[in-house]
Amino acid sequence: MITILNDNFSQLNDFLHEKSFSKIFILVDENTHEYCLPILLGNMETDLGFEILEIEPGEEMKNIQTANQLWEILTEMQADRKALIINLGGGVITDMGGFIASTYKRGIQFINIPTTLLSMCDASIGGKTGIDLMHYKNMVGTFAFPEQIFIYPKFLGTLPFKELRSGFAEMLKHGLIADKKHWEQLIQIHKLGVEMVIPHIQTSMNIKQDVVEKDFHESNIRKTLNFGHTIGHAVESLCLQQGNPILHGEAVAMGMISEAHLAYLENLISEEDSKTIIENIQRYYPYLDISDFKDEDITALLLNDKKNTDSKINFSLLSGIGSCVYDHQCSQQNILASLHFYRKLNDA
Ligand SMILES: NC(=O)c1ccc[n+]([C@@H]2O[C@H](COP(=O)([O-])OP(=O)(O)OC[C@H]3O[C@@H](n4cnc5c(N)ncnc54)[C@H](O)[C@@H]3O)[C@@H](O)[C@H]2O)c1
Ligand SMILES: O=C(O)C(=O)C[C@@H](O)[C@H](O)[C@H](O)COP(=O)(O)O
Ligand SMILES: [Zn+2]
Repeated sequence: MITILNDNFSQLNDFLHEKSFSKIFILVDENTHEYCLPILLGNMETDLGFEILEIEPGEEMKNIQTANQLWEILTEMQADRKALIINLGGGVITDMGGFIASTYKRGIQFINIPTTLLSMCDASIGGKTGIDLMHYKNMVGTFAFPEQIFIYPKFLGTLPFKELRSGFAEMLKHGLIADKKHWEQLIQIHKLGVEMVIPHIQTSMNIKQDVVEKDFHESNIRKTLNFGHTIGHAVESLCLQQGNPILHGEAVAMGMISEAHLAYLENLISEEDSKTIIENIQRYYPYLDISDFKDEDITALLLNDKKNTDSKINFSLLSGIGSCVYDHQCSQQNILASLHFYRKLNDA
């Protein structure tokens, strides 16, 4: 269940009173410790003891070493099966915290309190948890629902602009795959800012929630949420491997541009629609230089995408603005042409 918190966090307090947890562990990173934890602790009313688990910020932390440290700390602190983990942070915290909670002692309860735009609209919802393996994104994880998701949009007040823009990419994705009106409202925003995006959070969350309710384990329609991620994840992984990580939403924006062109090459959308999509995404995101990455390196990662079957790359591609197909296999020639197209955008 998703709840928009009021200013005294009464719904969170009701939840904590109604349930009988043994102890609370609050997972934060350095930034959410500084900016969000004081707000949470200032409003949280509970007789239960709590411990703070802190990690460094960033995608580089979303790995087995960090998971191992967290499992060890939970063990040393004798967290039992009635302990609750509160994930207070962005997608790294909700992915990682959900993963350690859903595996520790074969699963303890957790709630998500997302603090980035990306985690409010996307990562905290839907129960995909996980960590990266080597530089491959989200290769190890679980499907595990949080007990509750509590949204407090005012957390966005301290979020850096680049992070806000990163989350906006997933909102654009939600419009593109499922709701043309949402897309059209989002692209009315000329200057991205917290006040401009807050009115659209609920719609974006609902789109994600609706898709997940139809297909939790990603057997069919949930794959549409992966639009832009087949190429986007490959590029994000290569940047991570180089020790030069980019933000997830930046990779998704790049992926959506290439994959919009790919949809046109595969005759799924008109040239006009592909241009509209690409030009609008370009208004928000600076060009991402992928000139260092060879086609073979990108293709090798595409071949390990989680949506693949029988060694075939399955894309989720737009079939219009507001609709998306999945399990679409493209010609190798068109895949390479879509990457070439992206590289050439820098010359235009
Ligand atoms: N499970 C899913 O369905 C899903 C969906 C989308 C993305 N993801 C994953 O989410 C991750 C990206 O999430 P993200 O963009 O939230 O990144 P993030 O968790 O790294 O947070 C971004 C940055 O903002 C800081 N921050 C967070 N909240 C803040 C606040 N209120 N004020 C100031 N600083 C704040 C963090 O410390 C971090 O430096 C990726 O690993 C991606 O793969 C998962
Ligand atoms: O919830 C989903 O399903 C998504 O695909 C949402 C994506 O935005 C998100 O990045 C997700 O973590 C990607 O999942 P993966 O299975 O491709 O790792
Ligand atoms: Zn994503």
